[in-house]
Amino acid sequence: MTAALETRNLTKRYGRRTALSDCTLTVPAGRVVGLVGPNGAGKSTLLQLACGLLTPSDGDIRVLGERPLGGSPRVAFVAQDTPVYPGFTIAEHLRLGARLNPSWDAGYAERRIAALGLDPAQRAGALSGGQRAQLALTVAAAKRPELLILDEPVAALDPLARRGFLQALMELTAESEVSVIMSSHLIADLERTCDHLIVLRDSAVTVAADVDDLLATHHRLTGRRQDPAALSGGRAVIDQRHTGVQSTLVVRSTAPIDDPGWQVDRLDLEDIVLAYLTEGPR
Ligand SMILES: Nc1ncnc2c1ncn2[C@@H]1O[C@H](COP(=O)(O)OP(=O)(O)OP(=O)(O)O)[C@@H](O)[C@H]1O
Repeated sequence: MTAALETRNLTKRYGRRTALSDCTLTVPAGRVVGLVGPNGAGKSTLLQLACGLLTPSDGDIRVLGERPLGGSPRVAFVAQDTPVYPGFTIAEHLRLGARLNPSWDAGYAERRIAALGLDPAQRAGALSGGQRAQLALTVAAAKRPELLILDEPVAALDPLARRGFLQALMELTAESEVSVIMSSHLIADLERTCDHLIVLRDSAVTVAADVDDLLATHHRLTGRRQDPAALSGGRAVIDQRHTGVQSTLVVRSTAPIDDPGWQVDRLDLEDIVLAYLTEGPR
């Protein structure tokens, strides 16, 4: 099956600043992918390269097997702050979508607007942040894209609006084959919504894996202070903290850890991401 996104040594420089460095990854099709990383890590740059809004400085990027082109009907993009046309009504947004997109699903768009309880005659400029995000998602989804790219779509929304948006996204992925790549700083949301995760740090890919694999293979180990080098082979120490008497490690291991010297606890996705973002001895 063709990958939704494939990059080889992808690099993007803005002048002397490197926003993305030597990035190699494969995102399988049909997944809902979360993209996380600190401010400035290169998330928006990667997403804009995937949409064809930017061109690589070096390396290669393929989206659905092709070099990305701005305006491809196979890809829909919702940029940060979910932009809409403030002077246009909701109905005008849908008419514009129909005019611009050969695969426009008018029935879907109208059903969603009705289900959201929105008045088609209302101007987009008068919508709340949550309603605007829902309109942007409706327009993107009604294109019936093969890949939907969302750049921090819920960042400005209150918890209720965020839940509504993510619910709509989950319904969309349940009823269609669309692949999704979504950046967010809200890892708990990604844990509920995504089945694959990419962590960017310092312009590079630190981790790219299925969420189930990440949850199954990462553990917190707590025990008396000791050198993590004493851990048996096949275990990677992602993060370590030490007090005078105690060591706490985040470890990646495919084999079970049954060493009685360690208390072993499960980690949630946020713990795992934070370990990769702060990785290094302390
Ligand atoms: N148009 C630009 N010109 C110059 N530098 C840029 C430009 N766009 C981004 N950068 C720089 O590239 C780096 C990566 O930026 P990018 O917006 O991709 O990060 P991000 O992970 O999306 O950050 P955030 O979480 O804050 O949205 C940053 O150092 C940023 O300052």
